[in-house]
Amino acid sequence: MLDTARTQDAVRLEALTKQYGSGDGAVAALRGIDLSFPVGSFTAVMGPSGSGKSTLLQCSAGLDRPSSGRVVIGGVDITRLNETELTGFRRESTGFVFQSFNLLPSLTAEQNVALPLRLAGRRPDRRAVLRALAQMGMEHKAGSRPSELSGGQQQRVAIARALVTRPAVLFADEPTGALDLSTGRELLAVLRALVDAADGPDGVGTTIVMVTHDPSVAAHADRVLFLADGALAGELVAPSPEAVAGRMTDLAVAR
Ligand SMILES: Nc1ncnc2c1ncn2[C@@H]1O[C@H](COP(=O)(O)OP(=O)(O)OP(=O)(O)O)[C@@H](O)[C@H]1O
Repeated sequence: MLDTARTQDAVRLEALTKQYGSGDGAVAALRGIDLSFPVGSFTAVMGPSGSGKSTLLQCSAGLDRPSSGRVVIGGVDITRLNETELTGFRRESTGFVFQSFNLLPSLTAEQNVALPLRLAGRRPDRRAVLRALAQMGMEHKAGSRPSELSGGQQQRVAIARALVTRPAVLFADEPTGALDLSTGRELLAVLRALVDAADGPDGVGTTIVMVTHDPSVAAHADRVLFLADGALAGELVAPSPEAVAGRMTDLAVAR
Protein backbone atom coordinates (compact mmCIF):
# COMPACT_ATOMS: atom_id res chain seq x y z
CA MET A 1 0.00 0.00 0.00
CA LEU A 2 1.41 3.37 -0.94
CA ASP A 3 1.96 5.86 1.83
CA THR A 4 0.89 8.93 -0.14
CA ALA A 5 -1.62 10.05 2.47
CA ARG A 6 1.11 10.47 5.08
CA THR A 7 3.74 12.07 2.89
CA GLN A 8 1.42 14.25 0.76
CA ASP A 9 4.13 13.97 -1.87
CA ALA A 10 3.35 11.62 -4.71
CA VAL A 11 7.00 11.87 -5.77
CA ARG A 12 10.02 13.36 -4.05
CA LEU A 13 13.46 13.78 -5.62
CA GLU A 14 16.40 14.23 -3.27
CA ALA A 15 19.85 15.36 -4.47
CA LEU A 16 19.26 13.55 -7.74
CA THR A 17 22.18 13.33 -10.15
CA LYS A 18 22.62 11.51 -13.43
CA GLN A 19 25.84 11.23 -15.34
CA TYR A 20 26.11 9.57 -18.72
CA GLY A 21 29.46 8.05 -19.66
CA SER A 22 32.73 8.61 -17.82
CA GLY A 23 36.06 10.39 -18.12
CA ASP A 24 36.41 13.14 -20.73
CA GLY A 25 33.17 12.15 -22.45
CA ALA A 26 31.05 12.29 -19.28
CA VAL A 27 27.83 14.32 -19.45
CA ALA A 28 26.21 15.58 -16.24
CA ALA A 29 22.53 15.41 -17.27
CA LEU A 30 21.17 16.11 -13.75
CA ARG A 31 23.22 18.01 -11.15
CA GLY A 32 21.54 17.60 -7.77
CA ILE A 33 17.80 18.08 -8.12
CA ASP A 34 15.60 18.49 -5.02
CA LEU A 35 11.92 18.55 -5.83
CA SER A 36 8.55 17.32 -4.70
CA PHE A 37 5.37 16.68 -6.63
CA PRO A 38 2.40 16.91 -4.23
CA VAL A 39 -0.44 14.41 -4.47
CA GLY A 40 -3.05 15.65 -6.92
CA SER A 41 -0.80 18.25 -8.57
CA PHE A 42 -0.14 18.85 -12.27
CA THR A 43 3.47 19.89 -13.01
CA ALA A 44 5.03 20.75 -16.35
CA VAL A 45 8.79 20.49 -16.86
CA MET A 46 10.36 22.80 -19.42
CA GLY A 47 13.84 23.85 -20.47
CA PRO A 48 16.07 24.17 -23.50
CA SER A 49 17.00 21.12 -25.55
CA GLY A 50 19.51 18.99 -23.63
CA SER A 51 18.67 20.57 -20.26
CA GLY A 52 17.77 17.18 -18.75
CA LYS A 53 13.96 17.07 -18.95
CA SER A 54 13.67 13.53 -20.34
CA THR A 55 16.37 12.28 -17.99
CA LEU A 56 14.49 13.79 -15.04
CA LEU A 57 11.27 12.11 -16.12
CA GLN A 58 12.91 8.73 -16.83
CA CYS A 59 14.73 8.72 -13.47
CA SER A 60 11.61 9.85 -11.59
CA ALA A 61 9.55 7.11 -13.21
CA GLY A 62 12.11 4.39 -12.50
CA LEU A 63 12.73 3.82 -16.21
CA ASP A 64 16.36 4.85 -15.71
CA ARG A 65 18.63 4.71 -12.65
CA PRO A 66 20.08 7.96 -11.25
CA SER A 67 23.82 8.11 -10.51
CA SER A 68 23.10 9.29 -6.95
CA GLY A 69 20.28 10.66 -4.84
CA ARG A 70 16.84 9.30 -4.06
CA VAL A 71 13.50 8.99 -5.84
CA VAL A 72 10.68 8.47 -3.35
CA ILE A 73 7.28 7.53 -4.76
CA GLY A 74 4.46 7.28 -2.25
CA GLY A 75 6.99 6.84 0.55
CA VAL A 76 8.98 4.11 -1.26
CA ASP A 77 12.60 4.87 -2.14
CA ILE A 78 12.70 3.24 -5.57
CA THR A 79 16.48 3.65 -5.89
CA ARG A 80 16.84 0.92 -3.24
CA LEU A 81 14.79 -1.62 -5.18
CA ASN A 82 16.46 -4.34 -7.23
CA GLU A 83 15.53 -4.72 -10.92
CA THR A 84 12.69 -7.18 -10.31
CA GLU A 85 11.23 -5.12 -7.48
CA LEU A 86 11.58 -1.92 -9.50
CA THR A 87 9.82 -3.42 -12.53
CA GLY A 88 6.98 -4.61 -10.32
CA PHE A 89 6.71 -1.29 -8.51
CA ARG A 90 6.74 0.64 -11.79
CA ARG A 91 3.95 -1.49 -13.24
CA GLU A 92 1.75 -1.12 -10.19
CA SER A 93 2.44 2.42 -9.05
CA THR A 94 3.40 4.55 -12.04
CA GLY A 95 1.94 5.26 -15.46
CA PHE A 96 3.93 6.58 -18.42
CA VAL A 97 2.57 8.20 -21.57
CA PHE A 98 4.81 8.77 -24.59
CA GLN A 99 4.55 11.20 -27.49
CA SER A 100 4.23 8.28 -29.90
CA PHE A 101 1.36 6.50 -28.02
CA ASN A 102 3.22 3.11 -28.08
CA LEU A 103 0.09 0.99 -28.36
CA LEU A 104 0.49 -2.58 -29.59
CA PRO A 105 -0.98 -2.58 -33.12
CA SER A 106 -2.29 -6.15 -33.07
CA LEU A 107 -4.31 -5.66 -29.86
CA THR A 108 -7.67 -3.93 -29.46
CA ALA A 109 -8.00 -0.84 -27.29
CA GLU A 110 -9.40 -3.00 -24.49
CA GLN A 111 -6.54 -5.51 -24.77
CA ASN A 112 -3.99 -2.69 -24.78
CA VAL A 113 -5.47 -1.22 -21.62
CA ALA A 114 -5.54 -4.66 -19.96
CA LEU A 115 -1.84 -5.21 -20.71
CA PRO A 116 -0.37 -3.63 -17.53
CA LEU A 117 -2.65 -5.84 -15.42
CA ARG A 118 -1.54 -8.94 -17.32
CA LEU A 119 2.13 -7.95 -17.03
CA ALA A 120 1.64 -7.46 -13.29
CA GLY A 121 0.41 -11.06 -13.17
CA ARG A 122 -3.14 -10.04 -12.37
CA ARG A 123 -6.21 -11.46 -14.03
CA PRO A 124 -7.47 -8.41 -15.93
CA ASP A 125 -10.61 -7.12 -14.29
CA ARG A 126 -12.77 -6.25 -17.29
CA ARG A 127 -14.70 -3.66 -15.28
CA ALA A 128 -11.48 -1.87 -14.34
CA VAL A 129 -10.37 -1.88 -17.98
CA LEU A 130 -13.69 -0.54 -19.24
CA ARG A 131 -13.74 2.04 -16.41
CA ALA A 132 -10.31 3.34 -17.48
CA LEU A 133 -11.49 3.52 -21.11
CA ALA A 134 -14.70 5.29 -20.02
CA GLN A 135 -12.66 7.77 -17.96
CA MET A 136 -11.01 8.77 -21.23
CA GLY A 137 -14.29 8.75 -23.19
CA MET A 138 -13.17 5.72 -25.20
CA GLU A 139 -15.40 2.87 -24.06
CA HIS A 140 -17.20 2.89 -27.43
CA LYS A 141 -13.89 2.03 -29.13
CA ALA A 142 -12.98 -0.88 -26.84
CA GLY A 143 -12.93 -3.34 -29.77
CA SER A 144 -10.98 -1.13 -32.18
CA ARG A 145 -7.33 -1.60 -33.08
CA PRO A 146 -4.93 1.39 -33.00
CA SER A 147 -4.91 1.67 -36.82
CA GLU A 148 -8.68 2.29 -36.68
CA LEU A 149 -8.29 5.19 -34.24
CA SER A 150 -7.24 8.83 -34.71
CA GLY A 151 -4.07 10.09 -33.03
CA GLY A 152 -6.06 11.76 -30.27
CA GLN A 153 -8.06 8.58 -29.69
CA GLN A 154 -4.88 6.48 -29.59
CA GLN A 155 -3.40 8.80 -26.98
CA ARG A 156 -6.60 8.55 -24.91
CA VAL A 157 -6.28 4.75 -25.00
CA ALA A 158 -2.61 5.08 -24.03
CA ILE A 159 -3.61 7.22 -21.04
CA ALA A 160 -6.33 4.72 -20.09
CA ARG A 161 -3.65 2.02 -20.19
CA ALA A 162 -1.38 4.13 -17.96
CA LEU A 163 -4.22 4.70 -15.47
CA VAL A 164 -5.66 1.18 -15.28
CA THR A 165 -3.52 0.20 -12.28
CA ARG A 166 -4.57 3.43 -10.53
CA PRO A 167 -0.97 4.62 -10.24
CA ALA A 168 0.29 7.15 -7.69
CA VAL A 169 1.62 9.29 -10.53
CA LEU A 170 1.26 9.65 -14.28
CA PHE A 171 4.39 10.70 -16.17
CA ALA A 172 3.92 12.14 -19.66
CA ASP A 173 6.69 12.96 -22.14
CA GLU A 174 5.34 15.41 -24.75
CA PRO A 175 1.89 13.78 -24.69
CA THR A 176 0.47 16.23 -27.24
CA GLY A 177 3.61 16.39 -29.40
CA ALA A 178 2.16 14.22 -32.18
CA LEU A 179 -1.32 15.77 -32.14
CA ASP A 180 -2.76 18.75 -33.99
CA LEU A 181 -3.54 21.87 -32.01
CA SER A 182 -7.21 21.30 -31.25
CA THR A 183 -6.79 17.56 -30.52
CA GLY A 184 -3.90 18.46 -28.23
CA ARG A 185 -6.07 20.99 -26.40
CA GLU A 186 -8.80 18.40 -25.92
CA LEU A 187 -6.29 15.96 -24.51
CA LEU A 188 -4.92 18.57 -22.09
CA ALA A 189 -8.46 19.26 -20.89
CA VAL A 190 -8.77 15.53 -20.21
CA LEU A 191 -5.48 15.50 -18.26
CA ARG A 192 -6.56 18.59 -16.34
CA ALA A 193 -9.86 16.89 -15.46
CA LEU A 194 -7.98 13.83 -14.16
CA VAL A 195 -6.00 16.06 -11.80
CA ASP A 196 -9.10 17.95 -10.70
CA ALA A 197 -11.22 14.80 -10.20
CA ALA A 198 -11.54 13.38 -6.74
CA ASP A 199 -11.57 9.74 -7.87
CA GLY A 200 -7.82 9.17 -8.06
CA PRO A 201 -5.80 7.14 -5.54
CA ASP A 202 -6.58 8.14 -1.93
CA GLY A 203 -9.69 10.03 -3.02
CA VAL A 204 -7.77 12.88 -4.68
CA GLY A 205 -7.03 13.67 -8.28
CA THR A 206 -4.31 12.02 -10.31
CA THR A 207 -0.78 13.44 -9.96
CA ILE A 208 0.74 14.33 -13.34
CA VAL A 209 4.31 15.25 -14.27
CA MET A 210 4.60 16.27 -17.91
CA VAL A 211 7.54 17.30 -20.08
CA THR A 212 6.76 19.69 -22.91
CA HIS A 213 8.43 22.21 -25.22
CA ASP A 214 5.23 24.19 -25.73
CA PRO A 215 4.39 27.12 -23.38
CA SER A 216 0.66 26.88 -24.14
CA VAL A 217 0.73 23.19 -23.18
CA ALA A 218 2.71 23.90 -20.00
CA ALA A 219 0.17 26.57 -19.02
CA HIS A 220 -2.42 23.82 -18.34
CA ALA A 221 -0.34 22.73 -15.34
CA ASP A 222 -0.51 24.13 -11.79
CA ARG A 223 3.20 24.78 -11.82
CA VAL A 224 5.97 24.92 -14.42
CA LEU A 225 9.51 23.92 -13.45
CA PHE A 226 12.38 25.16 -15.58
CA LEU A 227 15.58 23.19 -16.07
CA ALA A 228 18.85 24.52 -17.47
CA ASP A 229 22.03 22.44 -17.77
CA GLY A 230 20.68 19.75 -15.48
CA ALA A 231 19.75 22.08 -12.64
CA LEU A 232 16.53 23.77 -11.57
CA ALA A 233 16.29 27.29 -12.97
CA GLY A 234 13.09 28.52 -11.37
CA GLU A 235 9.37 27.82 -11.41
CA LEU A 236 6.09 29.51 -12.22
CA VAL A 237 2.90 28.85 -10.27
CA ALA A 238 -0.47 29.32 -12.03
CA PRO A 239 1.39 29.90 -15.31
CA SER A 240 0.12 31.77 -18.35
CA PRO A 241 1.47 30.87 -21.82
CA GLU A 242 3.00 34.34 -22.10
CA ALA A 243 4.82 34.11 -18.76
CA VAL A 244 6.14 30.64 -19.63
CA ALA A 245 7.31 31.79 -23.07
CA GLY A 246 9.02 34.78 -21.44
CA ARG A 247 10.96 32.54 -19.03
CA MET A 248 11.99 30.25 -21.88
CA THR A 249 13.32 33.23 -23.85
CA ASP A 250 15.28 34.37 -20.78
CA LEU A 251 16.81 30.88 -20.43
CA ALA A 252 17.77 30.82 -24.12
CA VAL A 253 19.42 34.25 -23.83
CA ALA A 254 21.29 33.22 -20.67
CA ARG A 255 22.93 30.20 -22.37
N1 LIG B 1 21.85 7.78 -23.23
C1 LIG B 1 22.60 8.88 -23.19
N2 LIG B 1 23.94 8.81 -23.31
C2 LIG B 1 24.72 9.90 -23.23
N3 LIG B 1 24.24 11.16 -23.04
C3 LIG B 1 22.92 11.29 -22.92
C4 LIG B 1 22.03 10.18 -22.99
N4 LIG B 1 20.75 10.63 -22.85
C5 LIG B 1 20.84 11.97 -22.69
N5 LIG B 1 22.13 12.37 -22.74
C6 LIG B 1 22.65 13.75 -22.57
O1 LIG B 1 22.14 14.24 -21.34
C7 LIG B 1 21.73 15.60 -21.47
C8 LIG B 1 20.26 15.74 -21.11
O2 LIG B 1 19.49 15.04 -22.09
P1 LIG B 1 17.89 14.98 -22.04
O3 LIG B 1 17.45 14.10 -23.15
O4 LIG B 1 17.47 14.63 -20.67
O5 LIG B 1 17.52 16.49 -22.34
P2 LIG B 1 16.10 17.13 -22.76
O6 LIG B 1 15.99 18.39 -22.00
O7 LIG B 1 15.02 16.12 -22.59
O8 LIG B 1 16.34 17.44 -24.29
P3 LIG B 1 15.28 17.56 -25.51
O9 LIG B 1 14.40 18.72 -25.20
O10 LIG B 1 16.18 17.83 -26.69
O11 LIG B 1 14.55 16.26 -25.61
C9 LIG B 1 22.07 16.01 -22.90
O12 LIG B 1 23.33 16.63 -22.91
C10 LIG B 1 22.11 14.69 -23.64
O13 LIG B 1 22.98 14.77 -24.75
